[in-house]
Amino acid sequence: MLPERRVARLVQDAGTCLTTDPLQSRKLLTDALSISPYDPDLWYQRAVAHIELGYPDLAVGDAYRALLLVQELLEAHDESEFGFVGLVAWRGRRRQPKDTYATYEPTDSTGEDSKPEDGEGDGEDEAIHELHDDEKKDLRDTDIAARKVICSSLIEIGCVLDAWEQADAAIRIYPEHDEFKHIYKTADEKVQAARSHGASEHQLREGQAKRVIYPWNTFEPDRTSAETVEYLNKFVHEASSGNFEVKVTELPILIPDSESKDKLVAGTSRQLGVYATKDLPADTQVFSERSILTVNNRLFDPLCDCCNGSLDPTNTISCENCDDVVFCSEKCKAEATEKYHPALCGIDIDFLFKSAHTTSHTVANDASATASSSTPTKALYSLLLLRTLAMALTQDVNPLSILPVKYLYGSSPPPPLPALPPTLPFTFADNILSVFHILTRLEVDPFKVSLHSFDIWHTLTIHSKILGTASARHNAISGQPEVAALHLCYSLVNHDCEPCLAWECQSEMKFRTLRDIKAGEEVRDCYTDPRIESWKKRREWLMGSLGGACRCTRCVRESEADP
Ligand SMILES: C[S@@+](CC[C@H](N)C(=O)[O-])C[C@H]1O[C@@H](n2cnc3c(N)ncnc32)[C@H](O)[C@@H]1O
Repeated sequence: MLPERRVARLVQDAGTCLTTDPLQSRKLLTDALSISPYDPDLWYQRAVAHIELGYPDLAVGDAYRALLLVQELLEAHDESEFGFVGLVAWRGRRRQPKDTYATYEPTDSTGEDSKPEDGEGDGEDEAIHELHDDEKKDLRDTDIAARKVICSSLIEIGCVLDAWEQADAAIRIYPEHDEFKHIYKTADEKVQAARSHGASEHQLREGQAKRVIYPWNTFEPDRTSAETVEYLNKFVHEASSGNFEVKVTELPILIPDSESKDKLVAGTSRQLGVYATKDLPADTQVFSERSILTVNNRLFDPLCDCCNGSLDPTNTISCENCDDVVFCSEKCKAEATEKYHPALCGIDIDFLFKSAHTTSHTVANDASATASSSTPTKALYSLLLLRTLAMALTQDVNPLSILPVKYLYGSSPPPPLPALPPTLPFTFADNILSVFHILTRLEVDPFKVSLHSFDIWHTLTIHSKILGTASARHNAISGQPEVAALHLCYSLVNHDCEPCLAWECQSEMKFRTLRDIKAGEEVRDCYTDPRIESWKKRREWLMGSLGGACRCTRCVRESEADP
């Protein structure tokens, strides 16, 4: 079947099952996009399927791509990057007669279908004429529809200030469209209401997406299977010199607001935890793990780009092709060259460092007491995402299948109703705009290539894993986070506000025992600073990494004594 006919048919079938089976509709549209990634209507249609599925965050990502492509197609005659191919594919699909493509399904072997019919399938040889007025109108309609999806989805997620700005911009372009005025009014009311309750600029931009393992995510391992546990134990055994083992454990289900007792869910979720295999005396180093999934914000002393270890200024090793990075040893340089640096070599990523500096100031200021928290600030997350994508590109694998990302905890199955599902902090700037910016810098086609490896659902999945498992080290003088890292074995250790382990991360993540530990006991560290006395403050800080309000023995005890 001709590609444009196949696409037209997939789109029609996707429309037919949109409300009855939105998952299938999404699949059909993804198949259509695999064939025709520069057709803005397909991205818009998939945004609608994502709304039906209850993923407004993914809808924003698709609708945003529809917007970008509309511009590309409108400028196709100016040799835009994707516009020429997009326009040919868009015209080809629209030319398919609806009454035939929906019912006619020739087999590829007859060859009949591969002959272009009059006026179709001319592909890239087709001359690109000026767009006809009706074509311009249709593209404008897609633009309008995509903008509506972006504005209303941002409101639904809770990014009300971004929704307000997007609606404001749309009114300027389409003053005759009353719907944008309506959306603007809704967003404005929400912004004003939140401001009157003292919401900060940041809070007005941060919403909550669903924190889920997407139904189509085939990369996620069965974390609690005997096979996975056995596989992980090889790494844990090595990192802990046989002191620890991974086991399946039951953890209480945590929900965002556990202050009102009637909302507490009695259930537990099956997860992994780390246990002592032998008696371990107090004040002993019992674990050491190296990772190359590390980042530093280049703000303070220069650190090794690969392991984040400190550098001997008289003996640093740099990359021959770019002077942006330095390594502490030939070993680190070789590992960087093999695993991630080629994708980043010579690429200007200063915009991420700038953002890391600005944002880390804000976060550090309102939480100076957490200088020894193990939770990185959001600013370092984009850098971890960048390193993950660079590893995937250099190694030519899907980012969700690289180590340690594949085995990092990101989300649990949703708790039974009426409890709310876990959520993921979401901002338009970090989770959509910055991702497209990163992809562009990495020279990844944000339509064709990103569809199967770097789509918004991939990056949100990575984001949830980073949020759940990343560690951070803070500068001793300023208290600001300067490095962050993802470690496979470290990530398997659960949290307690009265931990039996203390972590320390230089070029390696190390654990020291804080007291005697008995063989068979679960070992836990503290994901925030255990010196924070207020249980409310600790809970607030732990919300992102735990995915809900902490219910460890100390938090429950202190919250009952001083509610
Ligand atoms: C760094 S991972 C820890 C390992 C994880 N249990 C696993 O299966 O890989 C963090 C996640 O573990 C769970 N978790 C850790 N400590 C917990 C605790 N004290 N209570 C409930 N859940 C906890 C939360 O779901 C959190 O998001």
